[in-house]
Amino acid sequence: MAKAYDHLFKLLLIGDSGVGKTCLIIRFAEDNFNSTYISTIGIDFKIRTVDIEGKKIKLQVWDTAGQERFKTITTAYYRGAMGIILVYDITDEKSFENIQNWMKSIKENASAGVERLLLGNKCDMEAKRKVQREQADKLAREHGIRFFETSAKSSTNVDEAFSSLARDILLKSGSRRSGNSNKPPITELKTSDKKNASKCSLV
Ligand SMILES: Nc1nc2c(ncn2[C@@H]2O[C@H](COP(=O)(O)OP(=O)(O)OP(=O)(O)O)[C@@H](O)[C@H]2O)c(=O)[nH]1
Repeated sequence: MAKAYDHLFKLLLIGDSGVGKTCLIIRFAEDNFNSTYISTIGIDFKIRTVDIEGKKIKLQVWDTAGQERFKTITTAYYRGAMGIILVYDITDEKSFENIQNWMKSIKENASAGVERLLLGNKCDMEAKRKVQREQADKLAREHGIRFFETSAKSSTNVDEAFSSLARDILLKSGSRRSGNSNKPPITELKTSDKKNASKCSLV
C-alpha cells in the first residue's frame, strides 16, 4: 500500500491566552470557526495533510494553553516541534509586547534549528486594531522570520500561513541534505504579504 504522506512535520502554536490559537488550528484543520471561547487546558493537536512542491506533508499541529499556569506542561512540547507559530491579537497590545517573551521561551526550550513564524490574528477586527502592521513587520525582520496577519474568523491567510511554514521546513530539510538553500528570502514575500494585508483590512 502506498504511504499516505511523504513527510510528517510537527508544528506548535504559542502566544497569550485568547489570541486565537485554537481557532486558527480549527480553521486550518476543519475549516470551521466558533466564537465561544473555551480556554485550552494543557495541550492538544489536530492533523491536516497538505500538498507542497508535489509532496504530501502531514502536519501535526499542536495547540498550547496560553495561560501561565500551564507553562511547565506546554514548554515540554517545544523540543519536538519543527516549526513554531507565535500568535498575537492585533486588537491587544499586550499580546504583541509579550511576543518577545514567547521568543525567549523558544530560545530556552526549543531545538536550535526550529522554524518560526509570526501571526497577528483577528485582522477582521480592523476598527479595534491596536497593533500596526508595520510594528510587527519590523519585529519579524529583526528576528529574520516571516509574518502574516490572519483571521481565523474570516479565514484570511490561514492556509497561506501554515503552508508557508511547512514549505520553509521542507526546503530546509532538503537543503540540509543537498547542502544548498532554496528558501526564498523573507523580503521576497513582501509583495504578496502587502496584497494580503489590504485584503485583510477590507474584511
Ligand atoms: N473576531 C475574531 N475573533 C477570533 C478570531 N480568532 C479567535 N477569535 C475569538 O477569540 C477568542 C479566543 O480564541 P481561542 O482560539 O480560544 O484562543 P486561544 O489563543 O486558543 O486561547 P487559550 O486556549 O486560552 O490559550 C474566542 O472567543 C474566539 O472566537 C479571529 O480571527 N477573529
